[in-house]
Amino acid sequence: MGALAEATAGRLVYVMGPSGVGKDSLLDAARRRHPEWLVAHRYITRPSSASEDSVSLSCAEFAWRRQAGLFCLDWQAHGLDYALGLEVRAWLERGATVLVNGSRRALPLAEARFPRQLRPVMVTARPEVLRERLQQRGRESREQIAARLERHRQLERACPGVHRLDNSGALETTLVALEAWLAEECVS
Ligand SMILES: Nc1ncnc2c1ncn2[C@@H]1O[C@H](COP(=O)(O)OP(=O)(O)O)[C@@H](O)[C@H]1O
Ligand SMILES: O=P(O)(O)OC[C@H]1O[C@H](OP(=O)(O)OP(=O)(O)O)[C@H](O)[C@@H]1O
Repeated sequence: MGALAEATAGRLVYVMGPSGVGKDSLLDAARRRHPEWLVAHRYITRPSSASEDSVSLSCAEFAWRRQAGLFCLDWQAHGLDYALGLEVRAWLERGATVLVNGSRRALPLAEARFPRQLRPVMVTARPEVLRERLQQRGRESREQIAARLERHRQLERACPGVHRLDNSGALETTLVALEAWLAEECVS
């Protein structure tokens, strides 16, 4: 039996939060600290960028894979298509802890698809911090940044009751809080 197979059940740590809050940064830091945590890449219909670990697909490629049943979860946002691949189910079946950058709006679908494994968590930051980080990242145009901030205003009260991690401060502090939350869940 491999190390993963010894675990009793996999869990899907579904990391949500407004654009620019630091989800990809947190996942990247988590992966570097924890080789045993599997960060699922997303399939997205936008060019790859240095700030995230995703697989870039054309709209035709995405549509083909979707109808072929190669995704375990997919959603739309910001005029783009996003998906998680079937590999996530295989990893969970082996008992792995899988982390992903998820959508607040797609949370009900994720809960329906992964009723036993889903562990939703919301990353937050103060509004002025969000704006500054989006500008500093430089992936989106000024108009796209405004649209993302507006989407956040609409979704601000989404997902009540979900565990929250404040990333207004240092990323390391947020990572330690994530580690503590997941460790606590293992013993409770
Ligand atoms: N705790 C932090 N302190 C300072 N900068 C951060 C922190 N977390 C993320 N960032 C920066 O903010 C920007 C947006 O982070 P990113 O991880 O791309 O956010 P998201 O995936 O939530 O949209 C990036 O430039 C990143 O380096
Ligand atoms: O429903 P929402 O919670 O608003 O999420 C919408 C989308 O935004 C994020 O992706 P993306 O990488 O495009 O954006 P971000 O990293 O800037 O948040 C997230 O993974 C969702 O796909």
